[in-house]
Amino acid sequence: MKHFEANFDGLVGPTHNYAGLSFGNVASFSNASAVSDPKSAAKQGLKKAKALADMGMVQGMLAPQERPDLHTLRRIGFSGTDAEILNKAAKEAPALLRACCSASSMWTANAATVSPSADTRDGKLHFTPANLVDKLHRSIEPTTTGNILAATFNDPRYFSHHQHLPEQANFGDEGAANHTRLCGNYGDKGVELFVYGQEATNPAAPKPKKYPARQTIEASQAIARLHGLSEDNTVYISQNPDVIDQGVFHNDVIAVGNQNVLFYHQQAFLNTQNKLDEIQRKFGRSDVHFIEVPTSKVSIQDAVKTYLFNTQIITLPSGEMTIIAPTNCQENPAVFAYLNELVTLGTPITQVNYFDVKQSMQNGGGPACLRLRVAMNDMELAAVNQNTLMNEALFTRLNAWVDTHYRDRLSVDDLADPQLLIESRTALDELTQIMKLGSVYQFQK
Ligand SMILES: N=C(N)NCCC[C@H](NC(=O)CCC(=O)O)C(=O)O
Repeated sequence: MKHFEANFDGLVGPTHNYAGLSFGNVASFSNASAVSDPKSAAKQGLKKAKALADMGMVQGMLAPQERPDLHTLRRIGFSGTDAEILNKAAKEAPALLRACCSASSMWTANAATVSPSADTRDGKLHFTPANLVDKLHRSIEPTTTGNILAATFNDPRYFSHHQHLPEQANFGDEGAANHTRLCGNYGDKGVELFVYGQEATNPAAPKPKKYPARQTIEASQAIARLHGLSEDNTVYISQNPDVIDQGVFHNDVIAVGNQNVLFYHQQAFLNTQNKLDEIQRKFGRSDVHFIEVPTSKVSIQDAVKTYLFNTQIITLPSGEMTIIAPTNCQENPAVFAYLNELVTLGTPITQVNYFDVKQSMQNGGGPACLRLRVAMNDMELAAVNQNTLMNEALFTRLNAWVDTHYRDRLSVDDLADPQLLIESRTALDELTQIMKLGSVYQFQK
């Protein structure tokens, strides 16, 4: 049986816009009210996904969410026809309308936490959608995320889907953005690393002062229980609160792992050496590579600006590892010099491939934010909804679909346009047919 890591990228939705919704995410705040280009955003994402498929990787796509979210607007008291609701919300509560229009589900690293069957007690692949309670616009994602994941991984013999955690700050959960897994071969039992920003029930524990810590240890522990992980294959690591206060709102902005490689910034964690020792002990192999990037080579500010750590480290069919980096890393001399040096250090990483995902980057989402990793075997892959898997035909079809339905210019003022709602629903209805997802959206029920 073959084992590998598949990446499921979020398809950028038709309402992709810059609304400045994420306090603590520097790019989101600094691009607030810029004009977006949803068509280019979707195409940039598709191009990256197709390139990985062309490299021989298993690559899937996850459908976007229904936005504007009329269901939430009704739930919070707006009434009338769809057009009346949009109009009233735009006048009376523009911030709420913006939250209900975000295409933020594109960052599927936040869709869920995934534990592969090699790690779980019952030998199934487990998914728990993230509740994303720290941000209003993201807290309305988990139910539909669960529907989309269930329609994509739709065979209960192999896949176990859990409900998202209770929607309360003690259980703040941001999914795979704060989770990584080290392993030998993908089918071996791995070590799952859960990185958290605060301990909700321990006020004495370190936490950031300026920006929110979006992930709690209580949430991480709950996920490990739900997924049936054992203590000897889980490690909980505290994020360094000082870097959260400098814009590192998720661990995947400062660290990324793949197989026997952990690539992280010197300032990423608290008690770093103890934690590395624990990982080494639980990993049980001597060939683990801890690649620590010192502040003297890359500052936190440069890491946040370029997303050096929001790169994907993938293992190619040849066994070599390559980094999938945003072009922003090429444009920063310190980071570019570091990446050029990295491939000469004798670690498993031997190449870097750059992709332009600037439409997403301007909202704080790099290549790694755009993907959900699912380590699996070929039997599990055969049980996945095959219409979600990237290939020449799906790439052509989705590009044509984007060309038909997406705008190339969207400002925050356009969000109340009833025509945008119609365009978005028409597009998503067609998408559920292309990807054979069934009725995953409220407007289809
Ligand atoms: N690092 C990972 N895994 N994901 C990145 C998520 C970016 C997202 N940005 C936003 O939601 C901005 C939306 C706006 O401002 O319009 C967020 O902060 O949750």
